[in-house]
Amino acid sequence: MPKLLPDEQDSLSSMRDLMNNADCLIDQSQVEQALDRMAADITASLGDKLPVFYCVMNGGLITTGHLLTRLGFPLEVDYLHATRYRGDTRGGELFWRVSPEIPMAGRHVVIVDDILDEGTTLAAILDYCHQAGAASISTAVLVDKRHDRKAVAGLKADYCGLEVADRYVFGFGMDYKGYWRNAPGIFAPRGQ
Ligand SMILES: O=P(O)(O)OC[C@H]1O[C@H](OP(=O)(O)OP(=O)(O)O)[C@H](O)[C@@H]1O
Ligand code: HPA
Repeated sequence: MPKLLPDEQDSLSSMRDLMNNADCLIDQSQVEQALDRMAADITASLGDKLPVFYCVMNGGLITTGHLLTRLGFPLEVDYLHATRYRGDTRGGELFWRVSPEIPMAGRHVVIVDDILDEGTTLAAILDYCHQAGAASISTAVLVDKRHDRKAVAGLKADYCGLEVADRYVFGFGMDYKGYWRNAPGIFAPRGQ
């Protein structure tokens, strides 16, 4: 097998170190229970509405997949990609990479993402959904970060699995500099 380039080897070592030294804030079974609760609430509200679920890529990928397999009613799935962290641990300007394909007009829309942090991303997506003429708009996030820096005061998701402390977190879709979206729980670098 070809060897890694030196900078790839550095990334491999530093990402292994990161995980070896991370604090597990929420373990996999707590995440699974939170997803069960979200699925039950979503089913009760939207189970007879033929909703369209829009995954916010990339972070929303894992939450969307786990949530959708818990929903036993007819629904459609699409995605959009709006990003503002782009491999960094601090957010910048929001950049729309991909707009959704399934028209939102007249539909019951559910936006699914991994995290509501400052809320700039969710607020912009909500504006988009309103302008697109959705019949109703619901938001579902796996975690809401606890702090008072929300872009819109009091911004909350309609369905929220868990709250996390005000630390940069990774796992279950959330990345640390592009890595560890695959971690099966929610982690934070130790000391940060
Ligand atoms: O509430 P906010 O402070 O706006 O942050 C939340 C957003 O940030 C992350 O996406 P990111 O911009 O990292 O894009 P990515 O998922 O493609 O990595 C995350 O997946 C949310 O979409
Ligand atoms: O804490 C975070 N972790 C990963 N991605 C994020 N996007 C916003 N906040 C975060």
